[in-house]
Amino acid sequence: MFSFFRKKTPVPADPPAAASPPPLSPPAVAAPPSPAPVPAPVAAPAPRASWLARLSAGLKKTGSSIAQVFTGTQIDETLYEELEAALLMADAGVGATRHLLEDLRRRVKAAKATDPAAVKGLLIEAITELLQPLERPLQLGAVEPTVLMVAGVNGAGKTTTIGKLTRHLADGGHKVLLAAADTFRAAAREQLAVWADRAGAAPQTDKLVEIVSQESGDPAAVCFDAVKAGQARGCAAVIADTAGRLPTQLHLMEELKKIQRTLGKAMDGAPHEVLLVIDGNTGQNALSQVQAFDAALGLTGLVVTKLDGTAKGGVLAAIALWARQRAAGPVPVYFIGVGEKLEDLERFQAREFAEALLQGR
Ligand SMILES: Nc1nc2c(ncn2[C@@H]2O[C@H](COP(=O)(O)OP(=O)(O)OP(=O)(O)O)[C@@H](O)[C@H]2O)c(=O)[nH]1
Repeated sequence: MFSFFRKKTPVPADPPAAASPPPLSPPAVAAPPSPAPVPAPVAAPAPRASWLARLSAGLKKTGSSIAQVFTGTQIDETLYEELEAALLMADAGVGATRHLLEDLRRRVKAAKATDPAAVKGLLIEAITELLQPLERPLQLGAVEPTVLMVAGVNGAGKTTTIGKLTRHLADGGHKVLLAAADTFRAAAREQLAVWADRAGAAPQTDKLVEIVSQESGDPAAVCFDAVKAGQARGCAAVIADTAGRLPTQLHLMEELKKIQRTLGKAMDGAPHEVLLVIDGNTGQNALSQVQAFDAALGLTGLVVTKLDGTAKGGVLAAIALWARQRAAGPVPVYFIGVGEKLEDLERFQAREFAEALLQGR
């Protein structure tokens, strides 16, 4: 089994944009032998600090209004009212906002907190506890190839995320086969090929990334071929990039289900991961997407993109509250995307996210 860990060295990637913040320490892939339990992810101190700074900067738009609430000197009803408004503005949703406020009042009482700064610390605890069940690393390699199917609405960041994941896998020496299952849009196939090239661009990752695509035709057939090719070529992972679609486009959702079934026919147990990529900017809409895609496919994980510069980072709290009642248990957020470059993908960690969320001022 292998799971995604932080890398010790930065990935040689695209040239950074002129005004972009310092690069994150990206997640990396390690390969602890099965069946030993996968050790807890280890963080190298220096890269962690820069990553946190980056996440904080990214979530500043969300955090500033929440952090603002704690600049006063008193803990009174006004503080709670302002906090309620700030959480709703951050798209935490009515349910999660109510949950957090009730939890916070309990904590304030128990801790006998007397100043707003202490309340802010308690809110970080409350958010961390709510988000904790979403924190679980993506583990691959129990079977070879591990087949991942990636879905989401148009423009959510599927292809970009696949490019980032592929780079991390290839950097770890794992062979990856990409299935371009958007057979109708030539640009989508080309985009995936560009990411595949970039992901395999470093000398040590050369030839580790291949792509199966087909002009027009049946996306399920492309996926079937990709799994068979992945098996024949000894790939560690096969990743199917599906075309963007809205959950209301029922025929396209049926197509997605067919892809899922076909992957299962190509290999027992496949797809081993069904990932939904959601755009963090879409706020409450992202929750509706998670619910709808989950009902259709039974999701095994989420990737939340574009958390750099969003005012709606609170939606993770709404997803966490929903996940509590999910019959199959909470669906983990494996990664968060905080930029457009290959290294801008991080493993989701509840406490860090909660802290970053409240750091904005
Ligand atoms: N700022 C930012 N932009 C991102 C992130 N992830 C993806 N993007 C950008 O979002 C846009 C859409 O990304 P794609 O990867 O093409 O999205 P997609 O879901 O594959 O799109 P379709 O195939 O059209 O459905 C691109 O401009 C990406 O660069 C992120 O974490 N942060």
